[in-house]
Amino acid sequence: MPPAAVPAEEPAAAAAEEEQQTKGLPALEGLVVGSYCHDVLLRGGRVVGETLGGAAAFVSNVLDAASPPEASFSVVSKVGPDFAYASAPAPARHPPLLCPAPTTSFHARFSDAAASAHAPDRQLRRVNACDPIYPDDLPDSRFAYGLAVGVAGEVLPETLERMIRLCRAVLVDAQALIRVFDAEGGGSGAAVRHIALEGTPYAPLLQRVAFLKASSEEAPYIGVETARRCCCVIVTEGRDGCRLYWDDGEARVAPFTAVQVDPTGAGDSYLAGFAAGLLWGLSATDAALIGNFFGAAAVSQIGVPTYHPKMLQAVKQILEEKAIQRSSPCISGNMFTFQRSNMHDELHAALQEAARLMCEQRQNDTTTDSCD
Ligand SMILES: Nc1ncnc2c1ncn2[C@@H]1O[C@H](COP(=O)(O)OP(=O)(O)OP(=O)(O)O)[C@@H](O)[C@H]1O
Ligand SMILES: O[C@H]1[C@H](O)[C@@H](O)[C@H](O)[C@@H](O)[C@H]1O
Repeated sequence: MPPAAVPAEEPAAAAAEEEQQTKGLPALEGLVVGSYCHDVLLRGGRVVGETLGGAAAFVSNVLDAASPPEASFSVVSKVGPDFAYASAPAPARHPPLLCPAPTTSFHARFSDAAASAHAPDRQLRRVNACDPIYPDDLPDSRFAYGLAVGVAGEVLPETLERMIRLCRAVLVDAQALIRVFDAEGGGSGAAVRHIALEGTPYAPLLQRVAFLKASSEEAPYIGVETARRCCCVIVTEGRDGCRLYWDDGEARVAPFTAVQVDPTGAGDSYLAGFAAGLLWGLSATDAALIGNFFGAAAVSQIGVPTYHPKMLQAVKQILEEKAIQRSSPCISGNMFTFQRSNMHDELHAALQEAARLMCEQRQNDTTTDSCD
């Protein structure tokens, strides 16, 4: 596996200098790029939920909860004047940039048919699209890591390219790269489709990316066998957990039990949990357990989840203990360790206990509505 970011071709002098300055950064500062959105959840033609959405909302929620104390991050997100979550009672905690265009918004239609673990669980339509995020919208700083987490094509290829220059390691959600939107149909929004990553302007950037995450539905569009030669590929498999593929190895990582009420944001929360695991110094396969844990937490609630303080305290304590035993610095170094460590099963068992607290919280919860 190459170092986290190896340029495909010689960048221009200024770009090379930008990239050079990310080497040897002591701080664990992160950059999250992707817009917030409005999510409307529908079942049988009835609105069953209206929530803050967008991968950046789910990601920042997990990073706020689970990053090590010395790690901080900035969010670059765009919304319009209609943004419904700018203030209390449940504001987006990291303020977005305001644009004249309306806030990106999705309608998610859940079917009544029982879904298999890998079948599409909902039909998505993009009803509004805010402005893209341009390279100049990114701060003029250097970051230890970056998360490219667009939902509506807002992370432009040139924006991803600049992220790669500013950040020592970049983690990308495939949904930011392969979504296309069919023509708006009669006011009901544009259907969301996927296209093959190969042939898009994002494809040449893959070899400068550290991790590419795709759901099992998206995986065929990224071409796992080709992509794993460029970067570590993670395929999430819903209630079955996830698999990691790197150039000369792969691993399956077990899930956690959850009572699913809304699958929205599971992949986003997974990726942020995974990044948090790397920040704590875990190997990629061990960090995937933290991803699975926060993916399971996301499906247990409608919208951006709130975490029970006892559960969070338990997770942090586990991570602090395991961090002492960690074998290599991951995001703070140049190389990643992929293989599971000898504490992997122990880590899973300890997190399973924390997941049990989460289920108990859920059972005490009086909410009865479900999108699942
Ligand atoms: N029902 C479930 N039970 C336990 N864990 C789950 C469940 N669904 C999802 N997860 C966890 O969340 C991770 C991501 O889920 P999934 O593969 O469904 O992503 P996704 O399709 O990108 O999600 P979304 O698009 O809804 O955000 C899984 O790898 C798993 O760890
Ligand atoms: O809030 C959700 C969430 O971020 C999902 O990951 C994304 O697939 C949806 O488009 C978005 O509406």
